[in-house]
Amino acid sequence: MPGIVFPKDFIWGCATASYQIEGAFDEDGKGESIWDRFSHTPGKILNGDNGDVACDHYHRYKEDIALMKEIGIQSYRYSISWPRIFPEGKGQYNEKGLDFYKRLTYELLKNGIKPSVTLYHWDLPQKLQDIGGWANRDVTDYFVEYAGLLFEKLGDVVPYWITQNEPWIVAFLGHMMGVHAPGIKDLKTALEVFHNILLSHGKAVGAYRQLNLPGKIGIAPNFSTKYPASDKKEDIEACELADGVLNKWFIYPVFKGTYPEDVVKFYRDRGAHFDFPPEDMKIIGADIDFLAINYYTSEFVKHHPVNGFVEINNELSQFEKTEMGWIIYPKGLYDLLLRLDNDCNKIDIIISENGAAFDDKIDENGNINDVKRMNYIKEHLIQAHKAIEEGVNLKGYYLWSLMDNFEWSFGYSKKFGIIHVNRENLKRTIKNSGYLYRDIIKNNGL
Ligand SMILES: N=[N+]=NCCCCNC(=O)[C@@H]1[C@H]2[C@H](O)[C@@H](O)[C@H](O)[C@@H](CO)[C@@H]12
Repeated sequence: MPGIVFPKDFIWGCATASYQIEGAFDEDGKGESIWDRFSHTPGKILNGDNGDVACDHYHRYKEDIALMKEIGIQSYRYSISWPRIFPEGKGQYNEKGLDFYKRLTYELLKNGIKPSVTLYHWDLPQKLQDIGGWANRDVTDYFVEYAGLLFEKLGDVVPYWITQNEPWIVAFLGHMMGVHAPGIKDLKTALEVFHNILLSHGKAVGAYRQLNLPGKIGIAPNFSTKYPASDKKEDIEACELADGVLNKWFIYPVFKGTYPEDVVKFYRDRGAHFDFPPEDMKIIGADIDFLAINYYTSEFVKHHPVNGFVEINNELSQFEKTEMGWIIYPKGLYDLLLRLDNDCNKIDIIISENGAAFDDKIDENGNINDVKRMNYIKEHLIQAHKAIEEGVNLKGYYLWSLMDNFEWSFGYSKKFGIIHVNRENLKRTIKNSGYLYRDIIKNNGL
């Protein structure tokens, strides 16, 4: 592979999320989150796992930052647990909870690592769920109160802010499929949740702008590139619909001020009447400084007589798959980047999550030679670099994830880390993929 060199100011990072790594679920005044409630509900999480202890990052953050430094990570994307700051979701804030994130943030800065803070990565205060959660429009204002406190306390030292992580997953896995917290199964609720999360994002961006802070603010949707399973007209139309349901459903409101008509009709035909106040769309379309994208895989799509489309990756044996059952399709990242460059007015883009779960083996010397993950990382970076050469303003890459952690409904069974975490004693071990990433960062390329 000829030497691939990224732009000199390209940002090399790693990403995690509060509920997945922190533990200390009820320590120092933290309130209950919807993921505490969900994971404590029998039958929701594989093996009955929960985030009560997770990776104990709450107590081990200095050790973890030392490992980031050893790998040479330049920026660390972490999320703040809303119920650690506001145990009741609003009102009086918890000084001890805020203090943890101050200590974490200043320890990063002391080690020359740029903080990238995600305000919401799924752990809503349970007290807010008790009043309807994201389906309750008032929660968008409580989100602004929460965001505003963090902008005030950390805004002068945190250079990158991400308002919301994956609105689509929160809305549809949490409120239509019911496989994520809070476990609701209702399409209309899912659509209201998606809209209110975008509305909360736009309101928070507005609040951030008012404070004239030195940093940059964006949002982190999840995208998958969709490909028709054949060149039959019905499959091409089905693919267009699948792309609308996932990708256009985010791009249109945030960048075009409206929801995509074909998808609105798709939902109306399924009994979910969908319209929102036009003034919301102006708030949702607030100018952002960057688009953070989470990319893992792509889907092949064919026509379905009832549902309109069906994704058929499970039938495709020609692609290698990760432990999540997702096909490994690096070109999907390239195609996505070119598409977003075109659809989102050449906005600065960072890859805020990319990575893979594999069944890592520990050898007799305690080393983890996770070759599949190393190949996944290299192949996706090659595609990212190709996109940059095509003129895409790709500014950074955050690998998911720094360490093996709580993988939502799969518990600890799926491992995405470049650092292994022993579930018995929580000992950290850098995998070969972590050493590969160290070399990539050192060389600013492959
Ligand atoms: N079929 N299929 N499709 C792939 C769809 C991927 C959707 N899941 C994500 O993006 C989640 C994101 C989350 O931020 C993080 O908290 C999760 O740990 C990672 C890994 O799961 C990813």
